[in-house]
Parts: sequence; structure tokens; C-alpha cells
Amino acid sequence: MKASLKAYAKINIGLRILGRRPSDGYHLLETIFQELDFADEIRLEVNRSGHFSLDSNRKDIPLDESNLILKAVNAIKPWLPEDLGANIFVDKQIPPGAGLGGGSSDAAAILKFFRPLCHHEPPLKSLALSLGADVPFFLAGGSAYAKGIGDELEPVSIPLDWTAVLVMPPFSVSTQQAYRDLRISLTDTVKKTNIPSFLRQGFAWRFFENDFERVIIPAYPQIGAIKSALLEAGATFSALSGSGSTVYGIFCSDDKARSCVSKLQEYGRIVMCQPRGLT
Ligand SMILES: C[C@@](CO)(OP(=O)(O)O)[C@H](O)COP(=O)(O)OP(=O)(O)OC[C@H]1O[C@@H](n2ccc(N)nc2=O)[C@H](O)[C@@H]1O
Ligand SMILES: Nc1ncnc2c1ncn2[C@@H]1O[C@H](COP(=O)(O)OP(=O)(O)O)[C@@H](O)[C@H]1O
Repeated sequence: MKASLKAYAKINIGLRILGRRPSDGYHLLETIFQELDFADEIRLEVNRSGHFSLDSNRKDIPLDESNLILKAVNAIKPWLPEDLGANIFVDKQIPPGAGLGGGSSDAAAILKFFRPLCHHEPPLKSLALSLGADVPFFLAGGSAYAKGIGDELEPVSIPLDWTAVLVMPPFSVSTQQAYRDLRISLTDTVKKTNIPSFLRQGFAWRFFENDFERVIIPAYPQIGAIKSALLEAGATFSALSGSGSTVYGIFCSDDKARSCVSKLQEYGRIVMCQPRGLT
């Protein structure tokens, strides 16, 4: 059996770090995850060899058992027939370490693909969370308000009549290091959530900020320059996605978005894409 899966990227619309979880030091946050129609493609050839292999067009990601695709395979394996195997190829379009959740989305796509082949129902949500804090979002995608460590999800309805311009600089940012650089202590008081009240007032871009910008922009001045360039080019809103390195601009018209692309080329790879609703 052959199959081709799309693993879509996300951006974070607002990202507030509220504090730390005492049990493991993970950061408590609130954000809106928005899925985009920009994706990796995962091609699989399922066989009865009991063996899984992985290859990719990108050689700068691990292709061994530490790849999130093989981690997802290993997580769901106890629920699969023992002789099931697959040759997997991932055509990476989403750069790693870009704040677009590419690896997490790949992992969720694998869990969803193998679920119907399981001999009994796997606990998909907990398997997803064991692979990464962002992975549960990608099981359903669309637009979701997230709390906890990013795993407490609630679908939300926000306007989707916009085009995003993603500017992906030629460097990655380590998520773990970015969290460390925030220097939030385990004993700091946990802040209250704000996003639900923003949404009750009616969605407006001006409400949203990404707390990582405080540490990422000083460390990577190019990120600040991209944000300014997007706003100057007419973006309604611009922000860092996740812990970076991608900066996105929101444009109310496709034409306006297209006309800014040539002005931003010097900063890195540019992709224009649309938000995806729940499917
Ligand atoms: C910052 C965000 C915002 O959406 O996205 P990215 O920029 O990575 O896309 C996420 O919180 C990233 O989630 P994800 O990339 O799945 O993180 P994980 O693999 O679970 O964790 C990587 C490391 O980040 C730290 N971490 C992660 C999530 C969290 N809520 N608190 C943390 O402190 C931990 O130190 C962990 O070892
Ligand atoms: N399938 C995968 N795709 C991308 N990166 C992966 C994958 N598996 C493991 N990784 C590792 O995970 C890290 C984070 O990648 P990714 O999830 O794409 O970025 P981010 O956390 O910034 O959204 C990368 O540094 C990469 O080495």
C-alpha cells in the first residue's frame, strides 16, 4: 500500500508565557495555534517486513530513531500488527527550528495515518503529548486556543480571510534555549490568562504579542529587521512564530502580500500561504 500525507505548518497568534510547571519546569503558556496550507509531504510504502526506514530531501535533520517521524512510529508500534513495516520518505518544506512546528506536525501525521491500522484503539492524545508539547494540536489542526504547556486545546473561531507571508531566515532557533533565555523562575507567580477575554471582545490583531520577542529580537537583530520590513510593506500585523526563527506578516489582500515579497527576499526564504480551517 502506498500513501502520501500532508503535514501542515502552524503559526502562533500571540504567545504569553504565564509561568513554570513545578513538576518538570515546563513553561505554562497561552497561545492561538493556527494551521497553514504550507506543508511537508510524507510518502509511505507500507509492507509486511516488520521494519521501518526513513529518508528525506533534507540531510540536516536526524534520520535515525531521534527523528520525530520514527519516534511517532515507535510510540504507536505496540498497537500495530507485529509484521507491519514501512519505507517512509519526508519531503521537508517546513524548515526545522523555524517555529512552524514542522517536526511536530510530521509526528501527528504519522500517528493519524497508523491509527486505523491498529488492532485496538491507541491513546492518540497521550502518545502525541509524549512526543512534544506542540504535537497534540496537529491531531485536529485548524484554529485552537491552547493553555497548559500547549496541550490543553479548545477549537476557536477566528477570522481566516487573510494571507500570511512567512519570512524564514537562514538560521534556526533552539526552542529549549529560547525558553531558558526567558529566565522565568519556578517560584515566579503564574500569570492569569488574557486571550479568552480578547476573544470575547472580538478578535483584533492588535491584542496579540509573542513574549519570546523580548529575548529573541535582541539575540537575532535580523528578526527585528524582518518584523519592521513586513510592517513597512503594509502588513496589518507581524510577529515571531513560536520561539522563531520565522517572522510572519498578515495581509488583508493577496495582492498586497504578493507585492511585498520582492522587498523581503534579502532576509531569507519567503512563502505566501493561507490559514486552514478545521477539516
Ligand atoms: C515554542 C513553541 C510554541 O508553540 O513552539 P516552537 O517555536 O518550538 O515551534 C512550543 O511551546 C514548543 O513546543 P515543542 O517544540 O513541541 O516543544 P518540546 O519538543 O515538547 O520541548 C522542547 C523543549 O522546550 C521546553 N519547553 C517546551 C514546551 C513548553 N511548554 N515549555 C518548555 O519549557 C522544554 O525545555 C523542552 O525540553
Ligand atoms: N521530522 C522532523 N522534521 C524536522 N525536525 C525534526 C524532525 N525530527 C526531529 N527533528 C528535530 O527537531 C528540531 C525542531 O524541529 P521543528 O519541530 O521542525 O521546529 P520548531 O520546534 O522550531 O517548530 C530540529 O532541530 C530537528 O533537528
